[in-house]
Amino acid sequence: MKRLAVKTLIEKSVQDMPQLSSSRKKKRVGILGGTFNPPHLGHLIIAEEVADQLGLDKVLFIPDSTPPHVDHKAAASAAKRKAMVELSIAGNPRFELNTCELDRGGISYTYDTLQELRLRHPDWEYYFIIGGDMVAYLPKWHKINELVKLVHLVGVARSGYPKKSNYPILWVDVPLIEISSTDIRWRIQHGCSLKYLVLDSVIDYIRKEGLYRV
Ligand SMILES: Nc1ncnc2c1ncn2[C@@H]1O[C@H](COP(=O)(O)OP(=O)(O)OP(=O)(O)O)[C@@H](O)[C@H]1O
Ligand SMILES: O=C(O)c1ccc[n+]([C@@H]2O[C@H](COP(=O)([O-])O)[C@@H](O)[C@H]2O)c1
Repeated sequence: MKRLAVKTLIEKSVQDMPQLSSSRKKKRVGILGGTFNPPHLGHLIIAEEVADQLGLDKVLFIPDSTPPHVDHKAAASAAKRKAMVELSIAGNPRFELNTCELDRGGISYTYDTLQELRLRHPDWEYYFIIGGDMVAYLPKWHKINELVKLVHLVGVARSGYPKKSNYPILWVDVPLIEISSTDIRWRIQHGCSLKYLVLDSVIDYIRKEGLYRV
């Protein structure tokens, strides 16, 4: 979708959700929540592209504590995932680490995170970025019907997943990026290169800490 079409869509989506203010003075804040196990260039590219196309003031990277509906056993520790996110976003003034889910602990429901953020920053307008693989699970999300009143859901296509949902999703056109944390972990276990898939600083960190070797 071209930039102008996205702009029109977003203004319409704001009008359709009166509970979200349409004031242009509000800060537009993107959120990329994830396990980041590990963070890869796919995360950075989609966050930058969405920020650019939607004119976001910043994007919060929010590593989860315990992700809902996912087997977390193979995950690096919270401290290490946080450290890798910090390395990944370093140098991008629009990107910010937010540790509210790690600080809260327990299962990281997005609804709870949005309630917390809105309490702290009632004047921000929130855009929650999700990859196409997550969209099919939205009906199972905690308090999803209330959540969609608090945020704009921004969808980014992921290969093999349809761009379809009964929920209001603003699809942003980003080049399909076939990088996943699952593939990165597989590569580490099979001695394959991570170059151009993960930032060099994160590759160094993974090596230094001996992460994801079985
Ligand atoms: N290459 C990608 N293209 C589009 N969206 C992505 C991509 N990689 C991750 N995302 C999205 O970023 C968010 C956080 O992703 P997450 O940290 O779970 O990474 P992942 O690569 O999906 O991990 P895993 O392979 O372990 O499931 C999710 O909404 C996910 O759909
Ligand atoms: O709130 C929920 O019920 C919910 C269910 C599944 C995923 N999420 C959030 O969606 C984001 C991406 O999830 P994941 O599993 O791909 O890392 C992350 O921030 C999760 O907390 C949230």
